Amino acid sequence: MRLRRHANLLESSLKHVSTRPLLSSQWNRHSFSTTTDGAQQEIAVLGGGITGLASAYYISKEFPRARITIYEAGPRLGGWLHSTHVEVPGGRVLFEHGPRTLRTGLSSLVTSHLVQELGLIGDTIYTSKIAPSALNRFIYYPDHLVRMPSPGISFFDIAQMLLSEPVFRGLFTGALMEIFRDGRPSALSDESVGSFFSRRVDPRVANNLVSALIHGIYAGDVWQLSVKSLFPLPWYYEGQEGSIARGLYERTLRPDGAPLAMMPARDRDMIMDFKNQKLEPEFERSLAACSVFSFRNGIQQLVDRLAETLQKNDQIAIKLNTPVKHLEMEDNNGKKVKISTQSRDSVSSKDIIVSAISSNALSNLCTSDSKTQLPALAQTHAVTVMVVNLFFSKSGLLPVEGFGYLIPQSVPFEQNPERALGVIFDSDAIKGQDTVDGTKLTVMLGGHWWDGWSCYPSEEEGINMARTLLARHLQITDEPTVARAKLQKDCIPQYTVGHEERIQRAHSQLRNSFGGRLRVVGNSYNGVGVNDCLRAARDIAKGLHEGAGYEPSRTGLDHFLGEKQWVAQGSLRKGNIGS
Ligand SMILES: C=Cc1c2[nH]c(c1C)Cc1[nH]c(c(CCC(=O)O)c1C)Cc1[nH]c(c(C)c1CCC(=O)O)Cc1[nH]c(c(C)c1C=C)C2
Repeated sequence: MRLRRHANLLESSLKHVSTRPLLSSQWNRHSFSTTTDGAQQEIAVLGGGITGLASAYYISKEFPRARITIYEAGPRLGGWLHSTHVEVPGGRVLFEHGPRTLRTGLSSLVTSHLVQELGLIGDTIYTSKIAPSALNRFIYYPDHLVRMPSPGISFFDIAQMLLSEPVFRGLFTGALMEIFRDGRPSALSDESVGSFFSRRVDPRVANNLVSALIHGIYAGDVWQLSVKSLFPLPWYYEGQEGSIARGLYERTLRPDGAPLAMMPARDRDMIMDFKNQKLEPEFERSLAACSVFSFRNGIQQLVDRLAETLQKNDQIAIKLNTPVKHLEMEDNNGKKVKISTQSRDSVSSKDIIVSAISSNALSNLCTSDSKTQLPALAQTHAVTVMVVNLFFSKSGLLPVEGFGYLIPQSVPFEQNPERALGVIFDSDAIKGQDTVDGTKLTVMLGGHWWDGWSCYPSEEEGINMARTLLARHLQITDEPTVARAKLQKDCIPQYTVGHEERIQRAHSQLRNSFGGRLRVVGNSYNGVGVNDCLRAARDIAKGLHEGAGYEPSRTGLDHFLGEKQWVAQGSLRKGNIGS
C-alpha cells in the first residue's frame, strides 16, 4: 500500500517536470556535429584524467561526427587514478596510489553502465555488504580503535559502546535534543560542517565523529568545509522544518507517510534517463549485494579500458605531454576558441573546449593582460595527500578485521604527530587483486594539516612516518616487504563555506568571457568522487546538445543557478537504479 502511494507520488512529481530537458534519445543527435558552413565541429578536452577521458567518450557517442582532441599535460592518462603492480617474493601485489574502490547505489548509476559498455564486467571484483570490511569500520580516538555501530552489532553492544566510548560523547543527548534547538538564523546562507553539527547536535560530535568522516572523503578541515555543499539534505531539512529530525520525520517516518524522503531533482532526472537502459541481470545482482567494487587490475583498469576504446575511435586524438598554455576567444566573430599549447606558436581553433582540469589550473589559462578572466575559479584550493602503501609478507598482522580506521581532528597531537588522516586495511577491504597472501595497508598523511606548506615530507620520510604510526596505533613493528609513497599534490578540491555562491560567480564569468564555448567538468565543482566525475562527464556531453552545443548561457555549472530543487524520492524500481 505504502509502496503504491510512493509510486503514485513519484509519478505525479514527474508530471510536473515537463519543462526539464528532453531525454537524450529525443535530441537531434547530429545538430552539433557540423558547423553552419558544414565543417566538422572541433572539440578540445583539457585533461587526460578519468573525467577528461569519460567526457571524450560520452561526447563521441553523442556527436559521432565531431573531432575530439584530448590534451594531457603529463606522460600518462588517468590522473589521480593510478594502480601499480609490485613484485614481491612468491607473486605480486597491487598498490593503489589514489582512489581504490567505487561505491554502489544511485551514485554509481553512470559508472555501472559505463563498466558494462566497456566490457569490464568480467574483471569487476566486489566486496560483499556482509563482509567484515563492509561492516567493521573504526575511528581511532583518543588512543585506541573504536568500532562504529553497524547492522551486525547487537542493540545491547551499541548501547554499551555509546555510553562507554569517549568518541560518542554528546551524540546521544545531542541527537535527542536536536529537534528542540532553534532553527537556522535567517541571515545564515552557509556555514562550516563543524559549526552546523555543533549548533544542531554537539561540538564534540563535530570534532570527533564528523571530522573523521570528512578526513576519509575530503582529507579536509571540518571547520572550513561547507555544510550546504557537503550535507545538502540535513541543511535543507533544517531550512524547511527548523530541525533535521523533524525534516526526517515529516518526510520519511510520519505514520501517514504522506511526504516522502527527498532527493535532488537532478538525481531523479538521471534515474529517469536510464529507465530504458538495463544492466545485465547478473551484474546488477552482484552490485546490489556489494558495498564497493573495483577491478582485478585495480581502479586504473577503468582508465586503461576507456583509453583503449578512445584510441580505437578515429574521431579522437589523444595528445600526451601537451600542456595547454592559454585559451582565448578568437576575435573575428566570437565563434571559436583559440587554444595554445607548449609554445605560443602551436595554436589551433576549436568550436568547444571542455575543461576537465582543476578550476585553478583553468583560471590560470584564461588570462588577458596577465589577469585571469575567471577569478572565481581560482578560489577553490585543494589539499595534498601523501599515500603510503605497505605490504608485509606476514598475514594476520592486524589486530582487527575491517575496512580500516579514520583519525579525527580532535585526536591529541601525541597520538598523531605524523598528521595521518586514516589507514586502510587493503588486504581486508578488497580481495582478488594480489597473487600472494600477506597484510596490505595504506596510510594517508597530510590533507588539510599541510595547508600552506611549501614543501612536504620526502617519500622516504612518508614511509617512516607511516611505520611509526602503525607501530604506535596497531603495534605493527615488522619491516614491510615493500613500501611506496606518493605525494598527490593538490588532489582533493575543498568545497569551503560559500562554495555554491563562488561557483555561481564562476558560471557568470565563464558565460561572459566565453559565451558557452568553454564548459567545465571535474572534481572542482560538484563532487570529488570517481562516481561524481563520471556522472559529470556524461552530463557535460548531454548538455552540449542543447542550443546546438554553443548555447551562450551554458557552462557546465548551470545547475548551480537558483535554489537546489528537491523532489519526493518514491519507490523507484530497483531495475532503474542499477543496484
Ligand atoms: C587520495 C585520497 C582520497 C581521500 N578521499 C578520496 C580520495 C581519492 C575521495 C573519496 N573517498 C571516499 C569518498 C566517498 C564516496 C565515494 O565516491 O566513494 C570519496 C569521494 C570514501 C573512501 N575513503 C577511503 C576509501 C578507501 C574510500 C572509498 C573510495 C576510495 O577508494 O577512495 C579512505 C580514505 N580516503 C582518504 C583518506 C584520508 C582516507 C583514510 C583512510 C582521502
